Amino acid sequence: MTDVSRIPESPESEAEIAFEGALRPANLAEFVGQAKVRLQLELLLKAAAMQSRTPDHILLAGPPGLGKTTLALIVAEETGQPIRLTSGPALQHAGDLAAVLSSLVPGELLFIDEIHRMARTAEEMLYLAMEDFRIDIMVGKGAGATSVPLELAPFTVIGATTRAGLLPNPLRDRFGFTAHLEFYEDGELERVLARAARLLDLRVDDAALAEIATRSRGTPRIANRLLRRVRDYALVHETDADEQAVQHALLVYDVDALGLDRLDRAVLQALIDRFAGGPVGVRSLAVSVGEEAETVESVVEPFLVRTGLVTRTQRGRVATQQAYAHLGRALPGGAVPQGPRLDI
Ligand SMILES: Nc1ncnc2c1ncn2[C@@H]1O[C@H](COP(=O)(O)OP(=O)(O)OP(=O)(O)O)[C@@H](O)[C@H]1O
Ligand SMILES: [Mg+2]
Repeated sequence: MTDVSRIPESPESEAEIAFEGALRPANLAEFVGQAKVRLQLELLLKAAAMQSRTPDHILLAGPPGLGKTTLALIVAEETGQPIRLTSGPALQHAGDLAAVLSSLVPGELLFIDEIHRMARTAEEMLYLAMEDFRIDIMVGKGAGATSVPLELAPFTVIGATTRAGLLPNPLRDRFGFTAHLEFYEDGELERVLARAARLLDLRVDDAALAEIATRSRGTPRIANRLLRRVRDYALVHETDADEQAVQHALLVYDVDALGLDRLDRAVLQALIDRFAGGPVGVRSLAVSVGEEAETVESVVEPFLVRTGLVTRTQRGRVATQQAYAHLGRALPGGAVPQGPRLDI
């Protein structure tokens, strides 16, 4: 079941892609937040440049919209190397990967988005290629088939995944560096938004930026999208893009005070109302809201855990007191939860 009112996590229309492209920071200095990852990447790239070699393979892991694709493009910019873009779902046969690998120029970067969704046979070819810059190509068919080794130009794989846990160990081990992207702090999102507003030539006051930031699920992509919705609202209602406009606009789009959208709230409601607060497995939760387990696991759950509304236990997911308070529900046993009710 697709909820059409949900603000999409991934760019869907041409306009969205163009919008994201226009706001993407082009170099490490413009990339907001993720200080640790920035520092680690800087070191890695500088050391490689000093030794005139290709940088180690890089794995970018983290929930959607935190900047994985952006960072891959920044690595290309910073190293001055060409970058080839592909994705796990596009590599369903070893032959697909062989075609890409054999056409790389020396030093080229190979960005594999959703790398956890590659076919097993392609994955195996990739390990060898990453380690030895060599693949074996099968020539001929049946009993007469022979494998012919093919030397590859040195290259750097940049893998991106929302589900690092799904990568087989041998593949994960081939990456010299794994960047774990974290959700952004509100102050960082305010900087992302201020930059976007400047690029979009939009006047938004600081209070409005702060309000959008707290409702952006710690995610720059969502911050930028909400900014666009606020801009629309201000345009149509002929008002300033101020704090009040933000509150009204986000009410229209079902984004609550903590930044939870309809799917987040549906999952939380199911956990509390149907599973008595848990513990419950993430798959059962996904089924009960009619969503794919992968979406609940990689998109919804990390955010609910980060906000302190859900905890992970060995027996499953459990709603916290704060979750009961947020949805205005009585705790099991009838106690009234502590804390303010935060939704508007
Ligand atoms: N650190 C950042 N500073 C400024 N803007 C950012 C940052 N990270 C992401 N963005 C903005 O958010 C948008 C989405 O980022 P990006 O496409 O890199 O996410 P992603 O991690 O690749 O997501 P997905 O998993 O869906 O592919 C970018 O277009 C960019 O405008
Ligand atoms: Mg991406």
